[in-house]
Amino acid sequence: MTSQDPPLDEVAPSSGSAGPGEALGPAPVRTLVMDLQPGTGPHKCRLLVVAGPDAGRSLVTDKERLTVGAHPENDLVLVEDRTASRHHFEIQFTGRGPLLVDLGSTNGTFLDGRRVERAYLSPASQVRAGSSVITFSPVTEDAGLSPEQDSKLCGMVGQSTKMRQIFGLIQRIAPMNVSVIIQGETGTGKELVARAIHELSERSKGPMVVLDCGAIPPNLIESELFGHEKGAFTGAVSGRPGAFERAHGGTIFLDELGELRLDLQPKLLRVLENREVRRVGGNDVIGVDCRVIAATNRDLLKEVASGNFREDLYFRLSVIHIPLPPLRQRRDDIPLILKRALAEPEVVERHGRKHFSSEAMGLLMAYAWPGNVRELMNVLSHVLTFSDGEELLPAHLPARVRGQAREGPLPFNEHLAFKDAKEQLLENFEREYITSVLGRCEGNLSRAARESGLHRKSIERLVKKYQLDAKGMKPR
Ligand SMILES: Nc1ncnc2c1ncn2[C@@H]1O[C@H](COP(=O)(O)OP(=O)(O)OP(=O)(O)O)[C@@H](O)[C@H]1O
Repeated sequence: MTSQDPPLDEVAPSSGSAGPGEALGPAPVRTLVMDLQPGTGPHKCRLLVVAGPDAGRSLVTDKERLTVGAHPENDLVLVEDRTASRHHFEIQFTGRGPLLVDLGSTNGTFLDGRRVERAYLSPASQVRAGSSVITFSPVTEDAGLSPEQDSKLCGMVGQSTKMRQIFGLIQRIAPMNVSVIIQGETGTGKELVARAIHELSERSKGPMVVLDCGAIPPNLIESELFGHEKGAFTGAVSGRPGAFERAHGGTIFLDELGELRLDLQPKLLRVLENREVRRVGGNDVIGVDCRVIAATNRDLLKEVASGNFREDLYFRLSVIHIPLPPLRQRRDDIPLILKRALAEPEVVERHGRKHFSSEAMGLLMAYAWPGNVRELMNVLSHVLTFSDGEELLPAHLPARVRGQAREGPLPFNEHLAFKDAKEQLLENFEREYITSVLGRCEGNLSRAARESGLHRKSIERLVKKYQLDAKGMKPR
């Protein structure tokens, strides 16, 4: 990791209230032994009380043995829970993984709903002591998570420490069948990560169904998720399975989960808990077996705090939390991504062998990439379209990458009154800005809203005001 890189603090299985098995489907055996580098010394883990009178209390520790109970001597003290024993249970980090041991408690210790005396914990485990439910999650720090040597994984390219750590994490968690939340700005590769997890899992032969919660009209999202029966609403001329049904035996990828309406969130939670769906307008209950991977560009914990996202749904889904860093925080990936893209057989066949001059590469490395890897790819297409020779030069780059977008005098009409000139200038700016951001986002209004920081409604208003054809927008 380079010195200016902020720490990769959440590349780790995170707290989650995983239900049995976590993926939708028959509960898998919960004796999974964590690959926590057995025998390599202390292990950092987090305990979070997710239910009961002490909910919200948490502990992050790297002790090899930690205890939980009502007595103040415990590492995690259940202060308010009168039904917890003084010394209720402990977790020992053994050579085989984290071992949960009941300490002769009065009411027993329950692991994922089953009373246990000794049992190994998995990353998503839920332990109940008294009326407290506690999630266990290992915290793998930078130093502990060895960066994979490979600079590519399932179509993803990256040589930065951060990306290689993420490749390592993907390989570790793919077979685990647990829910995953991928968080990152637009264009950082969240869908690619989801695809990699699917491909490297035992579900790879099953379908991967992608549902963009932000792109579906609000009145259709329920039927898109759960399906509908014929006649369920106007226009439902035939029955149709929803995304969950179609993902049976595979993976469902819920893109832009943060955009999911609050009133639909309990319905989604119910599907995750019961592993069954009921189509809109239908009575039958249909069992579904699929792994859930969700992506968001929002900080969902902040959304939870502000009441826009349900906490129970967040904890249900966020068993593993993968934060994808923006490209500007892993600039050392830029040359490799470009090199690999230029070496693609269809690119070579179409454009011949090309490479960037060092000046052009310098500009590419200096640019902020608000649209991340997607924008980088769009810039590459632009460059390939406008260059003839083998060497790709600064002149071939779009003005914004050359840092010239803001150069030159302001194009106002000095013959107009100040107020009118200002209005005209502002309108020109608005039209140019919206056209540019929509082009970069290929006409996707939600994405354009996120990239610009404007509300989607404001984008819609501007599209209407300037009569822009958002659907036909292409990167410029
Ligand atoms: N590490 C990478 N290596 C190569 N290509 C990448 C990488 N990351 C992203 N891309 C490419 O960038 C584009 C955007 O990726 P992707 O759709 O996965 O991003 P996203 O984060 O899901 O975007 P959004 O939030 O807008 O849905 C795709 O063309 C993808 O192939």
